[in-house]
Amino acid sequence: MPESRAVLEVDDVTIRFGGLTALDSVSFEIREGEILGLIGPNGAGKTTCFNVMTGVYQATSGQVRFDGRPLTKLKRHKITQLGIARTFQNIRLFKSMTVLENVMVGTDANSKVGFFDALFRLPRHRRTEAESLARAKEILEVVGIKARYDELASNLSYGDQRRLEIARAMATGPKLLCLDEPAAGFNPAEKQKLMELIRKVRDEGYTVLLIEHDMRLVMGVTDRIVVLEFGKKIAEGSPAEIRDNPAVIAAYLGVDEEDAS
Ligand SMILES: Nc1ncnc2c1ncn2[C@@H]1O[C@H](COP(=O)(O)OP(=O)(O)OP(=O)(O)O)[C@@H](O)[C@H]1O
Repeated sequence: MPESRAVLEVDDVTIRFGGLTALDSVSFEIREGEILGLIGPNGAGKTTCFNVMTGVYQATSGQVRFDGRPLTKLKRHKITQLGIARTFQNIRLFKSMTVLENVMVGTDANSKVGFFDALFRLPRHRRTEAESLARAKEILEVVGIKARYDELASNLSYGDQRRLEIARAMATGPKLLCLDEPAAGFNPAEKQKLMELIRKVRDEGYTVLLIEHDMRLVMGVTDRIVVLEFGKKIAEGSPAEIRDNPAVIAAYLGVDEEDAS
């Protein structure tokens, strides 16, 4: 099968915070339609990498390109408009809004309707509102919480709140969906369901970047994995290749590479 094109390219990116090099000449790409896992021990630089892709941090040197376009100096909302959406390690929902309203915030963020269309409720706005509503319900169906659309977000179980976060990110119509530790706090049964959901989301046509500590989940759901340690990329490959890679084993066990092999 031919390799699909790169949606996002991290090209020789270095990020320094004072004397600390959080990312050190890191390069990799995320290909259209794949689920890419980004893993590494605590402090390896995963979140920093995520933040540079979503406009929270600027690279000290190097470049991130999305659809061939440099993200350097773009504001976060601009990056969302370009098609990168993310969820957060700590859930950030509008707790006093309903489930459906939370998702509609995402579809509205992506709406092309202008201020005057909305103000005077011009036909274009009404049509778009109906489309947003239909799309929001479709997405809730995909993540499995459509029946609860009218509940307040705060009334959902922890697991369903995580699903809603994913739904809200999907609603912006992203070309790349970044999930930051979506399984945090999940029990094994919930993790299993999450794996199914991530696959389903990909099958809906999304490209997915997954940062996750749970190895079983990462190994079970990703197509490729990039491994960071102390800010450097130490390995890249299929789950099977990564599982058997001595440098990765050493990084996780905290022993020298020679000792691990
Ligand atoms: N804003 C910042 N200012 C200073 N240092 C930072 C900042 N953000 C991250 N770091 C440092 O950069 C390094 C990489 O951190 P990062 O959070 O990216 O790692 P991580 O792989 O996501 O870790 P974890 O798995 O624990 O979340 C760490 O040493 C961290 O302390």
